[in-house]
Amino acid sequence: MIELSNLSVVFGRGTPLEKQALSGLDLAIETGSFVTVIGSNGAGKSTMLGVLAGDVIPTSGRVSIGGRDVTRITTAERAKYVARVFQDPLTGSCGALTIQENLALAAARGSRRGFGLAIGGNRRDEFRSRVAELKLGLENRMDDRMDLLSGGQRQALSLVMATLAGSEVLLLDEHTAALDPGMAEFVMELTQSLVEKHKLTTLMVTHSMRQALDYGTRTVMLHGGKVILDVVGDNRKNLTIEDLIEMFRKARGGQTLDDDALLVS
Ligand SMILES: Nc1ncnc2c1ncn2[C@@H]1O[C@H](COP(=O)(O)OP(=O)(O)OP(=O)(O)O)[C@@H](O)[C@H]1O
Repeated sequence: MIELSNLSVVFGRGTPLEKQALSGLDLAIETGSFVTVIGSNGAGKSTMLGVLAGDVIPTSGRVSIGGRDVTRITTAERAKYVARVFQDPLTGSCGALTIQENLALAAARGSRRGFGLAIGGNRRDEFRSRVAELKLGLENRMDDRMDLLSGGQRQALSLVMATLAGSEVLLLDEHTAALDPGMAEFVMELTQSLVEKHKLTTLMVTHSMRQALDYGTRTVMLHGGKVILDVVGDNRKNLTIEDLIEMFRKARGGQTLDDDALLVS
């Protein structure tokens, strides 16, 4: 279980640029569930993922993962529980290192075992076979630098990397938004299969309402740094994008969604 309790985040406190990004956000997520997260620009989605990953320390509130209070533990320590894939394919991997080296770094994440141990020995074969499962032919390019690859190839590898250190939680921050539609679909199918195979508790931020309803088991909508909609089970099964827009409107007391805030496709 992941529990975010009464979380508040204020950036630039006491300055003219002070911004309250989260405002007493509460969210409890069952272990193994796949939650899609939507909301307009500035709703607090990335900040919420940042708090879970340890990149953002909340101003107040509590974060627990599997019963452990992780509110104050560092990103590095938290890395053994939480993996994150970003929108920009360049963010999650190092372009100057080879595929093999990137995988070794990912496998050593959050562990006291060194990079050297991960890069040598029998993990090489394991990495190669994990990359071969992508069916992109990258297993024959293990010594190629990462920056020679396309955005989609890098994002597919980032997902494999996210599963190498045994993290229980996967955070996806618009991880298909920068890809062409074909590659985005490939990466989403890969996401689905890795989440199932590794039984990951997953939060996926997306601007696509279609994606939010097609994947996962629960959809939450954020607005003003809080959860304003939470749909799961039978209520979600037959939900259309139009229903979601109407639910947003009602939750906001009649306020409509900006046309460009969320993609209806
Ligand atoms: N490091 C920061 N310093 C100051 N303000 C920030 C910082 N990070 C986020 N914010 C502000 O906090 C608010 C919430 O931002 P956040 O990125 O969490 O929203 P979001 O829902 O992910 O938006 P988007 O869909 O546009 O990515 C925004 O007003 C943003 O400008």
